[in-house]
Amino acid sequence: MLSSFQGKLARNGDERKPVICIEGNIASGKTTCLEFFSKTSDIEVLTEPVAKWRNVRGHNPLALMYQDPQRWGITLQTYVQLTMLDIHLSATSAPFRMMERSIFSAKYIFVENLFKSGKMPEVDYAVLSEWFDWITSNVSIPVDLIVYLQTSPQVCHERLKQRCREEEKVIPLEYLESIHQLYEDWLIKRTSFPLPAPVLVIPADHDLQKMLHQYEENRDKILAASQV
Ligand SMILES: Nc1ncnc2c1ncn2[C@@H]1O[C@H](COP(=O)(O)OP(=O)(O)O)[C@@H](O)[C@H]1O
Ligand SMILES: Cc1cn([C@H]2C[C@H](O)[C@@H](COP(=O)(O)O)O2)c(=O)[nH]c1=O
Repeated sequence: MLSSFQGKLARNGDERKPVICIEGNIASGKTTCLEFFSKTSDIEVLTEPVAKWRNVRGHNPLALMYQDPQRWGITLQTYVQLTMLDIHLSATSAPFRMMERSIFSAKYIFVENLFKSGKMPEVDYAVLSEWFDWITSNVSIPVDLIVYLQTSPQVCHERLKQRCREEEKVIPLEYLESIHQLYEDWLIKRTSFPLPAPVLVIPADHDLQKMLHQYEENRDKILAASQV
């Protein structure tokens, strides 16, 4: 249920809890990072709803987008925007909430990539942008900290091949390079789009053991920095 808070629609009745978004390229290790933090009782972890993107009423918009982005990019991205908004607005019980990506990266990274690479018609980009602008102007979507898992596209390509998600078998290294560049422009150079929150960068090319060690080392910093 939504109510009005400071002129924007907001979730009704909930105490405001710190929100941490884990951002990074495809197969950078976001889910693995969330799995690590899910073992902590005071953090509620919300993974990306990829299962929904692979099956909406028997259709697979993720696969369709990779097969024909010109035709199906808007279909997938409209649904991603809706499902991300739904997660941002969902109720929280734990003191902290950690979510995989955000409505912001869906727009600033993936929609932008489709448009910039000439794979999304201008009219589709305009309609998605109108929706995004309306949502972010009228709905309260607080984010308190972005944790950026900074990887090289080559490492992500290796991990992606190892994960072997059927829809993603067509992804070339160049696609991951474009996504990487958009992330760097947004979160490191800060030249493309507004930041919804401060950014903590964690280098994430390392092996799993070192990554888990880094997460443990950064735990207190992450929770402290996200406190509103
Ligand atoms: N530090 C790491 N070193 C090697 N492989 C990793 C590492 N982190 C994750 N992986 C593996 O890489 C693949 C992608 O990781 P995942 O956490 O699913 O990434 P994301 O959620 O960012 O797409 C998975 O097969 C996972 O087991
Ligand atoms: C947010 C978002 C994601 N996608 C695609 C990119 C990947 O193929 C999957 C997500 O997988 P990851 O391992 O969690 O990175 O979904 C997309 O096409 N558009 C989007 O906005």
